[in-house]
Amino acid sequence: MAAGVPRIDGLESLGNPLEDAKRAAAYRAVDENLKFDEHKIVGIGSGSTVVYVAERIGQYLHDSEYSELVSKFICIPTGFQSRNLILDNKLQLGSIEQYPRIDIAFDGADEVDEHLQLIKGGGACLFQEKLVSTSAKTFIIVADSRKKSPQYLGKNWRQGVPIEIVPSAYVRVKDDLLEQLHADKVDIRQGGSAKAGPVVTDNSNFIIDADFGEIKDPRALHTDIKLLVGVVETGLFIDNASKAYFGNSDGTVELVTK
Ligand SMILES: O=C[C@H](O)[C@H](O)[C@H](O)COP(=O)(O)O
Repeated sequence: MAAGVPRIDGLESLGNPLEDAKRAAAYRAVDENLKFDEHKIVGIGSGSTVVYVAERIGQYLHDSEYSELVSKFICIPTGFQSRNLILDNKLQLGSIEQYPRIDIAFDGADEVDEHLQLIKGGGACLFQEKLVSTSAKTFIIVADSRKKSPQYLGKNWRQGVPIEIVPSAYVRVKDDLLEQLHADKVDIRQGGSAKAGPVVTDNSNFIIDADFGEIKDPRALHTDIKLLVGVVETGLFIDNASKAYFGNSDGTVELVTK
């Protein structure tokens, strides 16, 4: 390990077991997958786990051995929060329009099954996340171990599949999800105490959370939802991730590969 980059095995606890787990997964994922002389365009996802991915890459920026290469990395965000993570860690920001081919992308997930199919969008960032992750040659998931599904998607993540929709279509999509696709429950995501009315995404759309119980065939469900008029994208990420790092609070990490 280069001087200036903290060793993973010597890290002090953050005083919060869940944060320790997220950091362990993210740091391991960066250390084992980011190839400094090969990867130039790096996707940075959204959520609370990927914060530690940006932090780790930022640590390499301050190390003399890697500094020059890392300062040339172009980081592609998946939304407003992600953009700020890139800037806060003094990394170089680029856009997907400028760099539509990404070498490697890192992101969190809400649930991951054994085939590395994912539910994402718990933080309402799914459309840009899917744009970035499907534009990446390699897509790596970082998560704490709660995100690992015992079998089918929908088992641990009970909030429903996040679906980004065009606002004017919300009644129609809601009806179609219930009547045509037999969702058990469909909610327009609300801002809660932070905002009266629905959550508005970084793309000025709404999010629907549609509960289908345990999802035995995520690809088929994704396709069916995607065909509804008004749907922009679903939070089912199919055959996209190649590795998932699941962190535990003791600093150990489980790696699942395809
Ligand atoms: O919309 C949000 C994203 O899909 C996040 O990557 C996902 O919700 C996981 O977030 P976290 O790392 O905070 O659990």
